[in-house]
Amino acid sequence: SKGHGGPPHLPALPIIGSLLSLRSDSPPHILFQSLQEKYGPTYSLMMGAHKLILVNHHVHAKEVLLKKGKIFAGRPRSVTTDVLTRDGKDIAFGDYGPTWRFHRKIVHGALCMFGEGSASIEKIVCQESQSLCTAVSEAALRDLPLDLAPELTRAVTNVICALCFNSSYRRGDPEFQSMLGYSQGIVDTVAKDSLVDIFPCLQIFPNADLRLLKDCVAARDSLLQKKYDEHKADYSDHVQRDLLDALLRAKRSAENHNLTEAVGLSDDHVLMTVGDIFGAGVETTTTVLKWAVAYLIHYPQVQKRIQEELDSRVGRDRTPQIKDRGSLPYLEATIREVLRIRPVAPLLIPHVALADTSIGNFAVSKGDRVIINLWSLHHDEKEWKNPEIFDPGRFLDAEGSGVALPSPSYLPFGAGVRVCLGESLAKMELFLFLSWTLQRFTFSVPAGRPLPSLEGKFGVVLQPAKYEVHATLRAGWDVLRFLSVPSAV
Ligand code: HEM
Repeated sequence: SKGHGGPPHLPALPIIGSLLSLRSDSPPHILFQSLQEKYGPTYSLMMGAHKLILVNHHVHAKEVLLKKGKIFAGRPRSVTTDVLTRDGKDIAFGDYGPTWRFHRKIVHGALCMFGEGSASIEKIVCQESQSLCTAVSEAALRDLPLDLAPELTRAVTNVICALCFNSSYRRGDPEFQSMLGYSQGIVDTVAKDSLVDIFPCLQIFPNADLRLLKDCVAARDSLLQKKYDEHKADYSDHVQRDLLDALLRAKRSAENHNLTEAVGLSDDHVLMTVGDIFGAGVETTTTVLKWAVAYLIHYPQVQKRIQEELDSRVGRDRTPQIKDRGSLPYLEATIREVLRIRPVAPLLIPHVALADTSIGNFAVSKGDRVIINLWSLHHDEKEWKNPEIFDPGRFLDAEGSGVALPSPSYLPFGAGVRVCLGESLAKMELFLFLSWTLQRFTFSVPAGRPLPSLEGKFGVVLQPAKYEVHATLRAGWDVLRFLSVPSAV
């Protein structure tokens, strides 16, 4: 049925909304994809008191994100996100407005600042790649199965730490271990389909999840506060070491002009912006790397072709650099294919209509929430031949010598005003971490173990199940050579 010119909608009951129609064993992105058969690519449902519009086709997705990006630039508020972001004082869940714009600009500036000079992001990522390779080589030389996840998390976390605090962690550092603990707690609890978010009144009966979330957020905040206090103590107007310095500089300048509240530069805002970069930058990139290795183990011929490309274009006398990207199209195509087949944010972050508007011919009311089902876009059979088959070749041009975009139904980082702020950093990390490790190692499944599951567990991000790898040093990469090849950056 269509109500008041809006999209077709699922049945809904007072208070519980459409919950009865959403009972399913499938994760939300797959359930929402399958509901298209009955309701069409754009339809709506009720989640408690909130109307949700589900968009499963790229034409309507681009209308929401690009053509009407500013109208759909709102974010929903919930009990969980309010706990996480001190009532939306961050970027990802902050209201669309001057404060959000200002903080995006400062983060963007800090990312650009690292583009050049001795502390360039590329240099930081290469240092972490070297450290990752050392950890993998230890397991390879002892012929032991390895859980890559903690090593990948440390590498990615250290890049974000360098960007935010100008610091990094060694393996086993207690502060890093506690960071891992609370991050996992936040990911687990935010991910749970917490009833608190559907029925906010339940917060007066705090449930165990909400308590755990609050404990983890308190641990995160005390670490952020410590770093913030250290930065305040040795801050200088003349040196900008990292994102915290950039935020402090903006804050001091706003204070001098009595503008702190006007531009949203309270201590809470500064801390939540930094917290956001950790929240959005670590789990996402690490998860893509885990998916990439899982697929390379399933498809050894793809891994071999990447290694042949690396051998012929980079060789073994130097390490890969960002400028090699253009000459390694098959690796680039593989990264694109991983981001297509297992999008880490299959439902993006929900958007909210800030005014009465429309999607296609359907009326949309101010306050309606819009979910872009990226999973549907990336698995649309009209756009992608055999979408469940992992085939990096689909992203190569006709000659096979360059990368191409074969369909407009591809938005792994979103698009428009709310597009991912870390897209270029993430792409650089994916390229360098994968090229460094694949130059030296071949990954396979340890003897007697099953292949990694490719199913994925839906949560804050779509994660692969835990798996171990068997890493082998490639021919010609004996230990001496391994240690002696200098980083080219
Ligand atoms: C491969 C890794 C990554 C993927 C696939 C990814 C993807 C996304 C997606 C799909 C969104 C939501 C867009 C929307 O709601 O329309 C997003 C938002 C965001 N991402 Fe990423 N991201 C990645 C890495 C990063 C990194 C490294 C950072 C930080 C440096 C970052 C910072 C953010 C922020 C701050 C937002 C919120 C933007 C806003 O609401 O204005 N992301 N990302």
